Amino acid sequence: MTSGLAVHGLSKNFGGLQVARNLTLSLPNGARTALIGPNGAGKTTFANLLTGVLKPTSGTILLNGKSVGKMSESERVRAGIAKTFQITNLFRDLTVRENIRLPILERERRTNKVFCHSDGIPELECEIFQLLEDLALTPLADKPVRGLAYGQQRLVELALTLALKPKVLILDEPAAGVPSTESHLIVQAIKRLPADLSVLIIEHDMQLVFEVANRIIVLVNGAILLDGTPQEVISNREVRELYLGADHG
Ligand SMILES: Nc1ncnc2c1ncn2[C@@H]1O[C@H](COP(=O)(O)OP(=O)(O)OP(=O)(O)O)[C@@H](O)[C@H]1O
Repeated sequence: MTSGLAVHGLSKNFGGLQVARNLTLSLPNGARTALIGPNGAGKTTFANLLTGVLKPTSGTILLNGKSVGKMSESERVRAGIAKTFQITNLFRDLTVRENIRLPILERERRTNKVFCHSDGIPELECEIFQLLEDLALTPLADKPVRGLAYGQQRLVELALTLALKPKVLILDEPAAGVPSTESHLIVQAIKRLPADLSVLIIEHDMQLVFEVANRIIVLVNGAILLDGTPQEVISNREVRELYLGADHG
């Protein structure tokens, strides 16, 4: 049995347009994999196939050896495949701590406690404390989300997703919109993610990719052009010409 996510022969057509072409790859536990490629290469489509937003035309997806093909989006989240929340899903008037509490209560099916402080559930408060610590959000814990810098809000998104205790975490453009002065917050947070988590990072910011990924998959026209180490990607002429530009490497 393969530990982590295993994708075999995954294809997706939109009418006559083939957006995922016979993709076969594995995302083992502990992997830090970046998925890169030009606009329209099919990266978001691939993420949507993993999370169940889209159904594949053909192919299989196994999580720890078990097919997730028939699972709904929410069943896949419960099974351990999670994509980062979007900032638009944060409750802007609630504090960081209150925002993080919500998915934990949801996960524990204790949403009847949403309007109480869960001081009565010490193990959950402990978990919130730990997430705040892991993401360096403790100093902001009791501030409303609306007052935070954009990069900090993206960390809260990440905390909410981690609260679901995923086995596979999909980060869809974690640095998008984050000013360069705050992007180090995202890099540090990714570096501090649990070691056994399989992380798939879809990102255009190549500096971030090279800082956090130990494997890079290059997708072009829905197919894998190259699946290798950052060094292999930098030194591949076709990748450089297609995507990175001649000045890299
Ligand atoms: N629901 C849809 N119906 C039809 N075509 C779609 C649909 N979703 C995506 N596409 C097409 O599939 C192709 C791949 O899109 P996708 O968003 O997956 O690419 P991407 O690599 O994530 O691009 P970007 O980097 O710009 O976000 C594009 O040509 C897009 O227009």
